[in-house]
Amino acid sequence: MKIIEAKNYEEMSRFASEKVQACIDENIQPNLGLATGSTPIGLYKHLISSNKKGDVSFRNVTTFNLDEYVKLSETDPNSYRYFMNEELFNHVDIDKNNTHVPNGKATDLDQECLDYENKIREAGGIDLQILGIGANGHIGFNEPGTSFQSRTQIVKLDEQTRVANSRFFDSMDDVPTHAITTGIGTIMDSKEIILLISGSAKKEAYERLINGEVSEEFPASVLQNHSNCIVIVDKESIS
Ligand SMILES: O=P(O)(O)OC[C@H]1O[C@](O)(CO)[C@@H](O)[C@@H]1O
Repeated sequence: MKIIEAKNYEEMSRFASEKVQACIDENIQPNLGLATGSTPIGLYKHLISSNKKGDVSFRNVTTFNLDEYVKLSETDPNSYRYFMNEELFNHVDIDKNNTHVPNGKATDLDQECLDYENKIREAGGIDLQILGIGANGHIGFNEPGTSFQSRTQIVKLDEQTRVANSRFFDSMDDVPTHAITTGIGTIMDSKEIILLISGSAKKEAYERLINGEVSEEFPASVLQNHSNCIVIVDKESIS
């Protein structure tokens, strides 16, 4: 795991966007794994601006998002499909048919998980996966205790995760209890991974990531076993 210390959120986002653009340049049909949450918003702003300037094109890019809430439709402003449309896809030259987010409204959710996993495999796998981290070490929605071998599946969200994400909902009752997430095994199959860590709320998670043991009790620790993983962390997350 290589660590890059950025002086602030802006620099972290710029470094990440340079890596994404390099991946797009190096691959004829790049497959990007994308994340939601507050952390990658700055990265997406940089990519939009580079696209507008003509420095990068998404015409040949296919994307796969990590996760989606169960029961939220894509028109729900709290769904991750809606988030991705608003924060990136609506503003760049990507073909929306090439953007994939698990369908949290699928009637057969188990089948949706299998289909999503197959779609990634048939596309040739993820070239570059962007990740954020939960305060409890989750990646995607893989909560502590998830098997490192897991593939795309339905998961029950930790109370800590629901509370953290309740800031986007009208009330705690509205925060979904379950989500579809690509598995830790799925994430680890990515050729390259960039983990973004920002803000003082992530200090303990960063500390545990770099100094703690590799354990399913702290899902992000698995990244220590990946041969091509870069952590870009801003000053606020460093104790
Ligand atoms: O960037 P944030 O908003 O702190 O979220 C961290 C992580 O939590 C999730 O949003 C899921 O709760 C992940 O997708 C994300 O990586």
